Amino acid sequence: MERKTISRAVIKRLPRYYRYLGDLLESGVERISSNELSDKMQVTASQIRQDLNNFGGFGQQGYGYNVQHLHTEIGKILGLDRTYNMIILGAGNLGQALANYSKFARWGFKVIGIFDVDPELDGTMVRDIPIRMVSELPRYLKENDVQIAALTLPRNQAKAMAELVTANGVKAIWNFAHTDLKLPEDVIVESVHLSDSLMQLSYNMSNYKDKTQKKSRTKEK
Ligand SMILES: NC(=O)c1ccc[n+]([C@@H]2O[C@H](COP(=O)([O-])OP(=O)(O)OC[C@H]3O[C@@H](n4cnc5c(N)ncnc54)[C@H](O)[C@@H]3O)[C@@H](O)[C@H]2O)c1
Repeated sequence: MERKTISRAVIKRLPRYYRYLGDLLESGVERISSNELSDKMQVTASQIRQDLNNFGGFGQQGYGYNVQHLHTEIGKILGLDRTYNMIILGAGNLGQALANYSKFARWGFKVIGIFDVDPELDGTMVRDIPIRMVSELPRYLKENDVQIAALTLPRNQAKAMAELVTANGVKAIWNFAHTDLKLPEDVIVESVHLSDSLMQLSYNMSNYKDKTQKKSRTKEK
């Protein structure tokens, strides 16, 4: 099937569809209508139909969606039909928390190495992975097929470390350091800022307060 260009907004919603469908599969649900999916996900049924039509629909009139099929197809679109080897650079609070989260492997993201510069951490095990020193990194990258490097190190180290791993063949950076990275065009960078989500939460809270205040003022009149 020839694929048309999909908007970034649709792509951003796909992981959520994927998660919900995965949960449905786990609870033994084999098919679902767009209305049922809409109730569960709090997204309009027409939005769901529109989103999924981008990929040829996957739905059948009067039947709804085959959950397994839809889950597999969205997984393919998201590139989850393969596995990725990932290393973590910076074995502090965040780096170790990521390494300890076993579910990434279920989605195909396998943490195979963790690196730091602190000699006190050398050889410490995080799950079944030993923390190695950054000095071993170039050799490690020659001997292991690594697709993704997660940066959980101080921001002033991010650029140099990103350049080091990309010069050694890594083509994707999952960047948690609060800095924008300019890397060669063929390197994919995805930056994560938990604080953005927290600010969104605070915006929604203040907005909600404004709304309820407005409502009570109208009632008083
Ligand atoms: N994006 C987000 O949402 C988010 C959330 C929390 C923290 N952070 C950022 O993530 C980073 C890590 O946070 P943390 O709380 O785990 O800090 P931390 O101090 O606990 O850990 C940082 C680790 O990086 C190591 N390190 C320093 N230079 C290095 C290098 N060149 N190569 C490899 N390792 C190196 C340090 O020795 C330390 O172990 C910080 O930059 C922080 O601002 C981002």
